[in-house]
Amino acid sequence: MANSTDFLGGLNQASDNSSLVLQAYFWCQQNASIWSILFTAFVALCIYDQISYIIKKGSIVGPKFKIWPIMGPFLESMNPKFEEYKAKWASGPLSCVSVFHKFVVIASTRDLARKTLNSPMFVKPCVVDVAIKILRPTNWVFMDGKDHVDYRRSLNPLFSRKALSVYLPPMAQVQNDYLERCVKQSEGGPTTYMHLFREFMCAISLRTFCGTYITESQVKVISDNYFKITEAMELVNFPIILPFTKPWYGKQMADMTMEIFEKCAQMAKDNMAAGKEVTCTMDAWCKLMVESKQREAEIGVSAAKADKKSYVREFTNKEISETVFTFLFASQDATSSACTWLFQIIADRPEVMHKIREEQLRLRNNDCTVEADLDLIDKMDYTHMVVKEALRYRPPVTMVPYVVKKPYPVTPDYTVPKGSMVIPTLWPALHDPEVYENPDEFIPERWLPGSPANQAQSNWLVFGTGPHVCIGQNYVMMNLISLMGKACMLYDWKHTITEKSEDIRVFATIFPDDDCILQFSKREHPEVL
Ligand code: HEM
Repeated sequence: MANSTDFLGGLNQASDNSSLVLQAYFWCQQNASIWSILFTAFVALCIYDQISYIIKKGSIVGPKFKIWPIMGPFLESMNPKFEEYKAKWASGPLSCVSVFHKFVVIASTRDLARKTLNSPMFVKPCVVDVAIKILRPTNWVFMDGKDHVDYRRSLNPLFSRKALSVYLPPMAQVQNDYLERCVKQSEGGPTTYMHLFREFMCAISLRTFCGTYITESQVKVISDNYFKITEAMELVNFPIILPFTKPWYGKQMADMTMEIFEKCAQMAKDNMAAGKEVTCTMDAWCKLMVESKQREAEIGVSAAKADKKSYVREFTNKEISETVFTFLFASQDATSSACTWLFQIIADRPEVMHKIREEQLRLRNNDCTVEADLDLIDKMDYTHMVVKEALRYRPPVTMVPYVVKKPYPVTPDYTVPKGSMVIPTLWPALHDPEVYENPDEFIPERWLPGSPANQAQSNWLVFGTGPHVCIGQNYVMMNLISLMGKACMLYDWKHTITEKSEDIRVFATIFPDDDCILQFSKREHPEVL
């Protein structure tokens, strides 16, 4: 500023014309100082960001400093490549990356992944920022500790064996309809099936969760448009919901779906109050509420509440709709991924298809019209091994992001700082060569009773572990085993192998990069092997 005052003094006798020059100079001086302040602030921020990164990184594997100031490898994470993830997992048991203000630690070994999933004192599940707006802050998935345990206790019976046996017949009906649609879609020759499989799995979930309270046209709208919700929740997305952006479309879809679910919840409540039969998840939930109310009347409120195992409090329609929406959300991408890989893997291995067919016919005494019940599904040992191996070989969920609540001593030498993200990684445990010989080969027989794979329970992380372990895992197995058994018995399908078929595309979960090109036909004599 001293310089500019001297300069102004020298210009006191300047003409009118030259006062314009003076104004321009003064403008530049002022703005230059704004720019220099901004520049200095930016440099200070970059230095702070680099130092903070280096301190947080400590001894673990990761870039020595952030090559791109502040934003880090943001652009790479916009379009994540599976091979890059694999390289990261292989780089060390603990590795790190920092994108904008987020410091992320990746736990890649089986034991570190398990430890993290079992450390609710230090970590809790985390979702992308926009998810809180889409799933709503009141949603149970954002609960932690005792609140979460108590809420989940009410939900566990919805996936009991008794409940699953109720869900099976409507599920079989949707499977039958969509397998016919698979044949229809093939009329013009081989096409991609990934999208149809996503719709298929969505329709199964909606029927299972909402029964016939949800109409055909509502099922169609939701399953046709569900991908908008997945897109809105991509790892890297704009955290503010601006009109016509992916999060905006996702939120519209989510709100519309939850509105439908709220109405379904009321219908389920009415039916259960009227003593009707349980037909779907919402019914099962409302029935538990009715029974708890009845017990309250019989033995008193506090005595009824004391029986924590069976007591279920009154849930509002909004709570039911938000919770059932999380079931759809948790199930949709993962089950679609599993279904797509299963159809591809089985088509590429005719001997596997043949063995499933043989088992299905044998268990039904060659009567293809028999619909499977739970007892029959329990006997499908080979089909079970195929599904289990597909989930190991191509685990739909490869990483589960958690956030650190308080400094988390993940190893004796390294503590993950509070506020960081820590990501237990499931793929390496499921491809551990010490447990699964030739881990990159698809070998259903590795799951024979007593085998090393079967004994290594702690490697089986497909559904996570600990307090947040997947609530729907038995339901998933029931769906996939019954579906693949029936598909092999009644249909033929061929896979058009392309150079991208085995490449993995990351879209929330994992899919074949060519979207799985298949051609279906109906078997004319399904009773013949
Ligand atoms: C192949 C299909 C599926 C896979 C691979 C899968 C996998 C997972 C994984 C890895 C987790 C995180 C566990 C953890 O943090 O330890 C999870 C959580 C969850 N899953 Fe699944 N899942 C599948 C299908 C389903 C289905 C069909 C449903 C619902 C019917 C469901 C409902 C949930 C819920 C509600 C949670 C959160 C539980 C909690 O926070 O307490 N999932 N799942």
